[in-house]
Amino acid sequence: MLAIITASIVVVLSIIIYFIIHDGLKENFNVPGVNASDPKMGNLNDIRQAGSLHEYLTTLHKKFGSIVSFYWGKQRVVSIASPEAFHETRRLFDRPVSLFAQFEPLIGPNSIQYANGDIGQHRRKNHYDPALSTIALRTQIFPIFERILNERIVLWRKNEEQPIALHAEMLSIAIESITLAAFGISVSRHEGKRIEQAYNVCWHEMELRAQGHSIDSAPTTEFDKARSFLLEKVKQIIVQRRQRLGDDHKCFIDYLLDDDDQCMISEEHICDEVITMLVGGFHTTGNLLTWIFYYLAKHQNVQERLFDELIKTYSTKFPSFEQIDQMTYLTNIINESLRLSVLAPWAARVSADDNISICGYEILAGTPIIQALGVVLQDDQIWTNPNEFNPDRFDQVNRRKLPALAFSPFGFAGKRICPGYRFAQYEAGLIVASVIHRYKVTLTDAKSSVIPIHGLVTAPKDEIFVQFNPRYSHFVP
Ligand code: HEM
Repeated sequence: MLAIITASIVVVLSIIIYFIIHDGLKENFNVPGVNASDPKMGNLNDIRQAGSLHEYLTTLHKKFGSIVSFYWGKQRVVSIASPEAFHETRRLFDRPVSLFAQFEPLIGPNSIQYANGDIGQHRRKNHYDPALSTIALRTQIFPIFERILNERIVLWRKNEEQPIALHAEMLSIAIESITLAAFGISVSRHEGKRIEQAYNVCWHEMELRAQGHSIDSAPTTEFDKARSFLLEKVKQIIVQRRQRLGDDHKCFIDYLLDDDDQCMISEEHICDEVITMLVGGFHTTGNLLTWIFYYLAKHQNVQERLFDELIKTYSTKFPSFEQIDQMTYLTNIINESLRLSVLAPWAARVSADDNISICGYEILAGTPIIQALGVVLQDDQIWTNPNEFNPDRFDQVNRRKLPALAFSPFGFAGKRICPGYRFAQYEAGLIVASVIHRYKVTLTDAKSSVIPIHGLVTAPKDEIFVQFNPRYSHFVP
């Protein structure tokens, strides 16, 4: 009898020890950080209270250093925020799907956002990278930017000196640009506005869910309506493009349709990728342009220095693709706007199969690793007076002093940097140069200051009103 009792105790103890060890193993990285403040939500409520993940991470990293851990729901995650820590994740391609799950109802499960391993790499190589290569940009996409800008200039001329709703205007230029460049389809201003409104409804709801609001409830009716509208638009785009296939230069959607013809991808897959490209391509550049013009309007001295560079470089209607590259001050302004606005505050990676060492800690395979790009972009150990708008920090001499990866607004790891980075840079370069060449941009209320809302992309909280005042002394065709 005693033997049976002893054996039972040993079995029970072994089971308990087994679970302790295994649970212990899961938590077996002594990365400094915080415990979950709620068993189900983890620290999601704290993130919400901080205002955004970016602001939460800023506080955590200030307290704990370059590597911290916290709970995303029930899952323990780590966040890294130094060029050295970034370096240790530079080979990782895979993304932790769970951190982006809240965006799936809009972009769909087949979006590149969720594609890892060989499949993800294949899709980057065959669909995204060729459609957004330098050559595609120079020969096909840049002329599209010129065409859209031409139409806008006519409109601005008609309404000179009227206040312009900057954010709305830039988002609408960005929507027209991505639909024509990536899908070969023109949308009217009115249609562009409806796309933007539907996107806003969906995106707002998903950003809230990403911070733990109504996490288990089904999408709202408003969300469903807006998503159906976008899906309908996307289906129309696909039909229109199929009819015109071969007419034009090859654009992003044609790479997908080619694979479809060989039965390699489904219709749903194409829809998901088109929505991903539409959203990825416009809210980023629309907000970047908004921030650049806002900073230029606030810093008239920078605007005038840029104007000098522009008139020294070209006197034609638009600068050429090559002239955009030559204008270093213009490039510095774009870079500084990307930095100061923390346009895309974070990216994330996972090492699916192997543990990985970061800052001397062993991070278990499968642990989501947030790359706090925005925290590094505002780190006062790297950038002097990080809250100041100062394009000169990107001049040649200063740039050389920056640690590698300190400036990574488009991500950096595993050859999965944002595929649209050149698209964004040339679109911004051309539009900013062309506007400042013709107009002095001022805020209608010079004292106003703008509150940034940091989500997956950083947008201004309220509309910003500006005036485009013609530079009459200077004739531009
Ligand atoms: C100012 C503009 C932009 C910023 C700051 C930005 C930033 C980023 C970042 C940080 C990532 C994640 C990269 C990573 O995981 O390492 C990303 C991914 C992505 N971006 Fe952008 N982006 C911008 C513009 C664009 C544009 C113009 C497009 C399309 C034309 C685009 C399409 C995408 C796509 C499709 C992905 C996912 C790629 C993948 O999963 O492999 N982005 N972007």
